[in-house]
This record gives sequence, C-alpha cells and structure tokens, in this order.
Amino acid sequence: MTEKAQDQARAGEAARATPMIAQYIEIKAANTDCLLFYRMGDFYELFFDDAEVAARALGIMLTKRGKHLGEDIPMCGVPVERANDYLQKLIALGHRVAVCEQIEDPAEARKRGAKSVVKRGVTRLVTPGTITEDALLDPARANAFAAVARVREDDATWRYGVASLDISTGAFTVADCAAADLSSLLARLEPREIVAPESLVRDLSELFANLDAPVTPLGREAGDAGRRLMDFYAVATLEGFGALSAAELAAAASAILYVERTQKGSRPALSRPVSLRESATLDIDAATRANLEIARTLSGARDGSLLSVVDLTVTSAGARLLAERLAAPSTDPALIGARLDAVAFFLDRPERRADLRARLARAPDLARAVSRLALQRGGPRDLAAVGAGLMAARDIAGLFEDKSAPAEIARDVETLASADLALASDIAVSLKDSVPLDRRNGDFIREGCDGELDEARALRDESRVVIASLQNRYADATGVKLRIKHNNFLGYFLEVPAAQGEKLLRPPFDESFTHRQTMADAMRFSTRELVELQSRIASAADRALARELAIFDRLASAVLARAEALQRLAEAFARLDVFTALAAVAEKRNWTRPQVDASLDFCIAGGRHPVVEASLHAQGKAFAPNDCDLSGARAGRIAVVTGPNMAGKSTFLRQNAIIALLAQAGSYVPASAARIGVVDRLFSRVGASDDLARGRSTFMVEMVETAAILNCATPRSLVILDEIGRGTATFDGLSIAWATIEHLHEVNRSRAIFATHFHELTQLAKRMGRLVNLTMKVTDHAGEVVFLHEVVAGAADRSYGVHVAQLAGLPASVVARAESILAELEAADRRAPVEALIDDLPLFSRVAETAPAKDALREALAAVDPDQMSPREALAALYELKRKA
Ligand SMILES: Nc1ncnc2c1ncn2[C@@H]1O[C@H](COP(=O)(O)OP(=O)(O)OP(=O)(O)O)[C@@H](O)[C@H]1O
Repeated sequence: MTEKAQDQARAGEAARATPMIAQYIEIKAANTDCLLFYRMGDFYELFFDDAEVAARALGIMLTKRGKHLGEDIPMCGVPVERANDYLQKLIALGHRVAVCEQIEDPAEARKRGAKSVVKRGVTRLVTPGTITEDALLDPARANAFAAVARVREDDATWRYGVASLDISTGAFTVADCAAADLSSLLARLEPREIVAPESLVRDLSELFANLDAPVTPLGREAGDAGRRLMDFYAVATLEGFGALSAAELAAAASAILYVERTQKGSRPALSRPVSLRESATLDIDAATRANLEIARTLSGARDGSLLSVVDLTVTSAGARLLAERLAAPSTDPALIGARLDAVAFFLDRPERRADLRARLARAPDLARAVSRLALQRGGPRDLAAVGAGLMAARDIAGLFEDKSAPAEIARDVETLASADLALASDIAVSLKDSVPLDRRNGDFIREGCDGELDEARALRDESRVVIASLQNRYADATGVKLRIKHNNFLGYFLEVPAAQGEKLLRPPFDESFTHRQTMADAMRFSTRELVELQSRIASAADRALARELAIFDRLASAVLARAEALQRLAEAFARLDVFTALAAVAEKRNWTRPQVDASLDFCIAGGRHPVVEASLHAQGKAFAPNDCDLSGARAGRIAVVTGPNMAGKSTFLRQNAIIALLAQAGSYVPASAARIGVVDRLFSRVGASDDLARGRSTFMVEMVETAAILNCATPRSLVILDEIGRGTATFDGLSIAWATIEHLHEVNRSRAIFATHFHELTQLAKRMGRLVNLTMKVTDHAGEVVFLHEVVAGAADRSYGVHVAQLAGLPASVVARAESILAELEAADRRAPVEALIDDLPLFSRVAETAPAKDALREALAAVDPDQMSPREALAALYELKRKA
C-alpha cells in the first residue's frame, strides 16, 4: 500500500472508531516502532497488538475494552505509580516505549462537549539508550547510545563519525574513523543502543549485528549538522567546540536529533561534544576485548571479569569512569605517569584514603540527578542530592589543605573547593530532611521556609481539626453513632450504621444531613458545613502544593544554571574515587607501579593473572608468577610458548596483555616489576569459538581475526596469539601458524607471544633473530605429570595431551589405544621430521619479495591514451586488449 493509501485507510478506520480510539489510532500511527503507553487516569493502557505483546512480556492480564470494526479491542494496563518497573522489563527485552500523556486539563475537554476526548500527546520515547531514571539504570555502567554517520572522503571511501551520548549524565563524545576501525571504536564505546540513518543500518547490518545493542534507524539525516548543534546549544558559532571533523559533526547532529526526538520538548543538560581524537587511546578490537574478559567474561557475566577484580570504587560514577578507563587506556606516557602519581599518593597515605573513600561513599550520583532535573523528570531527592553533593565537595576539599597532592589530584581538589555553598544552603534550608522521590504530592518543603506555604498548610490542618471536632458535635446532636471518613469519590462524609441511618433521613435531621450513598451495612451523608470545610481544605492544599512546586522550580532552575559546574564536580568525585580505588587494589593485591615510557620494551618480572590469581587465592592456592621479556630496540621479540595442555599457557599470554592494559589505564599491575614501552594496539586471538549466528565456523572466525592482526599490527603493538591453526587439519594449521609467525617477525615486527602445540615451530628460532622459545615446566612425579605453571626458556618435548585426556576421565581403553597410536605416529615422524623442512624452505621475506610476474595487459592498458585516439583506433585498441587478456 502506498503511504497515501495507508493514510486514507487509517482515516477511514478512525472515522468509524469512538473518539478515544480514533485519537489512539492517530497517535499510534506516528509511533509504529514503539509500544504506546496511553494515559487514562491512574493507568497507562495498551491496546490492540501492543496489548498482546505487553501482556505476554510483562505477565499481566489481557482484557478487552469495547469494539472496533466489529472486533473486541484487546487491552492491558499498568498503574502509573509502578510504570517504572514495567518500563524496565520492556526495555530489557529490547522494546521501545512511547509515553502518551494527557496534555490538557479534563475540565477543558468537557467544555468542548460531553463526548470530546482529552488532548493527548507523546511526551517521551523510552529506549534502551535514553533512559534516566535510577530504577532503570545500572549504577555502575554508562548508559550511552551511539549515533553513527558517514560522509564521503573521496569517490571511493567513506569516513565514519560516531557520537556517544549518555543522557543520564550529559557526557557527549565524538570520534571519526575509517571503515576498518568502526567496529573497534563501537566496541570500545559499548553503546546501549545504536542509531543511524536507514541507509547505514542497511549497509552495516553485519557489523551492527556483532554488537550487543539494538539498532534504531533514524528516518532522515540530521540535515545541516552545524546549524542543528548551534541551535541546540544556542550559540552563534561552532568555534567554542574545538575542531570537529565533518564526520564528527554529522554524528553529533544525529545524536542531537535523536535526543530531540525521544525527549520531545525537554532539553537535557548535555556537555558539549568532545572529540576523542584529542585523547590518544590504546586500540583494542572487539575480539580482543572479549577474549581478555575485560568488562565481562566470555559467557557475559561481570563476575570473573578483570573489572570485577579491579573495581573497588565506592561510587557509581567512579565505577563508570573506571570501566571507561579500562575500555580505553591511554597511550600518552606523561598522562599515564601523572595518573600513577595520584595512585601512589593514596597508596602511601592509607588514612587519608580511607577518610576520602568514606566521604565519597556518602556522596550522591550528582551527574544523573542534574540530568533528571534538566529533563523535568527530577524530584525532591534529586535536589537533595545536589545539595548534599555540594556540601560533600567542600568537605572533601578540606582534606587536602596541606597542598601536598600531585597535579592530577590538586586539579580536582581545586574544582571541589569552588563548590557553590550558597546553592547548597538554599537547598538545605528549603528541603525537609527526608523527602519523597516524587514532587507530585508535595510535602518536601521545610516548615518555616516560606510564609505563604506555612499559611496554606495551617489552614488545611486547622480545617482538618475542625472536621474531627464535627464528629462529636454531630453525634451529640443526633444521638447517632457516626464517623467522619474520606475517600476520593465523595471527599469527606459521615458514615452511619444502616440501622441508624433511617433516623437522619427524617425530620428534623433531613434538613441538614444530605444522603449520598447507601451501602450494605452503612449509609453515607454529608452536610453543608462539611462540604465547605472540604473545599477549604482542598483549596488550601492546592495552594500549598502550588507553592511547593514553585519553590521546587526555583531551586531546579538554580541548579540548572550551574549545570556545567556541577558536572565538573561530579567528574572530580569520580576521578578521586578511581584513584583511591586503584590504590586500594594495589595494596590489597600487592601490585606494583609500572614504568610506562616511549621505548619498545616489554619487561615483566613476576607477572600474575589478576583474575586467576584471585580465584586460586580464594581456594587457598598460590599462583606461580612468571617473567616475560619481549623488549627490543627497534622491533619487539616474539616468544613461542610450547607446553602441555593445562600447563598455563593461555593464562601466561593473557596476563601479559592485561598487565599492559592495566598499566596504560593508570593502574598498578600484578607483577613485582614492569617496564612497558607504550603499546598502541593490543591484539589477542585466544581460543576458538563458533559464531554460528553469523554463519562462520570456528576456523573462519580464527582466520578473520588473525587477518585483522597481520594487517594492522605495528612494532608498537602487543600481539597475543593462542594456538593459531588448531581449528583445521594438522598440516594446514602448521603451515598457517608458521607463515603467521614469519609475517609478525618480518613485517609487523610487533612484540608478540605465540602459544602453540606445533612443536615444529620452535625450530624457527634458529632462523629468526628475535624469536625466543619458552615452555611450561612439567615434572614427572612417581609416574604422574605435575604442572608447575612455571615459564622457562626452551621447547617442550611432548604435549601430554593423552595424559590430560586421562585426567579428564576418557575411558581407559580409549586412552590406551591413543597411546599406542601416538607411539606409531611419533616413530613415523622421526623418519621424516617436519623440522627438516625449516632448513629447506626459503625464508618468508624472500617469498614476499618475489615480485608478481610482469603484467602485459596492465602495461598495454597504460600505453593507451584515449584523448589522442579516433573512435576507430579506440575500437582496435579494445580488440587488442581483449586478445591479450
Ligand atoms: N601461573 C599459574 N599458577 C598457578 N596456576 C595456574 C597458573 N597458570 C595456570 N594455572 C592453572 O592452570 C589452569 C590451566 O591454565 P591454562 O588454561 O592457561 O592452560 P593451557 O596451557 O592454556 O591449556 P590448553 O593448552 O589446554 O588450553 C588454569 O585454570 C589455572 O587454574
């Protein structure tokens, strides 16, 4: 159906519907990709298909409401009070929700006629990447969405821009990159949702499918990107933004467009977009991130990840920053050194650290509170959080009066010392000590802070006292046992047992007592006095509430006027939390300060794997520390590690990558000493896993990842390769592993560790100067193999694979048969060893240098000059080329 035909059909459908359903259909048509929460009184109702989807997802009752086109209308609803719980479930399941509110007073609608419906409109789209409520957010994780855009660089290539925007804190970064780097940039940013123009969503579907985030197509492009940014920030020029590339600008504008689309009229307090180009960071691709289990284990759990061991932060903002630092360690030795100075400062001062951490733990999540206030979604608790945050800032700054702190800390202390105490005290004198989450029902402004409010409240309370006294007066006057009660429908009323109610219906009492309702066992009455008092209470309560809300708005605007300064305070808190937390881990786990410089060294003494060590420690076992030296003057060394299964090769490989990552993230490291020439890219290809969802076999995944490494690694990179080539036939695997080592040694010249079961490869050390052989030490103890987990120079003599199979409980007959087959194979290999080939094959560089055969076709083509040819000559040339081909 064309769009016009659809519109007509919809209009026809709406015409035959009740006015309310017609309104629903119209609003739903504009929000087809969302579940529509349609506000009716104290409920959000869902209709038609939405109702069926939501009822199933939320496990709530599906009911019906009226008919449309002769069919029952399915309906379900959630109470407004508990909407957040339901939203959280739906968002977690990947749904998007459009919240549709009544946008006029029902009294206004009634004026237009008894049948007219209250005006409604969508006030907000709730999507995984744009949520702000504490109940919906993970405190320890950023909640950003990424907007992706592309611009033409030249005829053949695109440049990609990515904006990452966290509405819950206002953090806004942009970056641009070539197509090849897009996936690793997105992996680093870990967006909760990706938005991109339709065309990009189509073209990048495979890349997006690899990221664990729903993709939202952005109907149209953001248009004039610069204009959109200037309009949003209400500035006349983009000069204040620093130099943003065209791709960055386009992405930033898309992000703003999405904010406007989801937040409707509300304007979040966003910081200005900061380009990530300014901050040089360690490049870690998605596979490496997953393999090193930085933020999550391969099975997706946080427990058992590097972060779970390192994260001793005490605030959610600190936890988010630490996760960010581990996701994007620096490559600037000066910055890394400065951050390590800060950690060292707190490591040397355990008392100050403990003091600071105790105060930080009590400080609120400022950034998220300010963001909610900016979006008009904040409540009294958010105001209280800002007040408490300001006080905490001054309080913490007071701990550093001795001025001994290093630069990184001193800067933050200065920020904290500048906290606006006037605002803090304004909030403190205005708000009650304990305030509700929601401002709707008032009752959060302190007594004595506003005369008008106090007066309205007094009037309300006095009237309540008068009402209470009426009960006795009426009881005495009538001799009837009556009680004064209140409900939302009748307001205040008198309730009388049914048997005695009759008395009030008769003279003289029927004069003053008006019958309102008869229940099974009671009758309800009201009196003029009661009605008057009721309306006095209601108008006093309304006035009090209006006054409270006015004070709230005044304080909220005072907060927003200082939003930027408050975001800076929040950042300072987070940084101090990270420094002290890293000092706490260093102390707890006995880590050491690494030296990170501009050399190409990589020299680790007594290195440990932090996660394996922690888990062994918990079982009362010790971890065997290992050294690793890959240092080289102009190019790194490659260590080829052989050794039995289960001896600790993978652990050794990963621990070295993790030590480099921790060091550059500004942390101490699990080693007795570490000197690291700053690493530009970290690559890890560990183990093999199927990726059936994408139709790639284990081996294909392995080769794709290896290709990425061989194409991109530099002498500054650190490469970890575990058992390359094991996913295919032995000779194919060995050949690929062999060629890979040669390429790394001759072309990439990176620092690398290569674990393998192909013992033949240890022979390569004879021919390649920077190759070293390492092996895992094993001893035989009374016929039993004992793994010492110790890395020593040399090559393993055998695999002990059959031994491990036996440990794993393979049937004895299978183990025995495997042993005899192994003996046969080894005997055959001794007669014609593969090692002999090492001496026979030409060296890799010579293979690479062999130039391609001269290409006659290309030469002939180069000789043709179309501008100088007649059509006839051109045709002849074409025939000639075809013949040559
Ligand atoms: N340095 C160490 N000190 C103590 N225990 C260790 C050490 N390294 C590894 N281990 C223990 O040995 C187990 C096996 O380690 P790992 O997976 O690294 O072996 P592997 O040699 O890579 O095995 P495979 O070749 O089968 O993949 C680990 O789970 C850990 O419990």
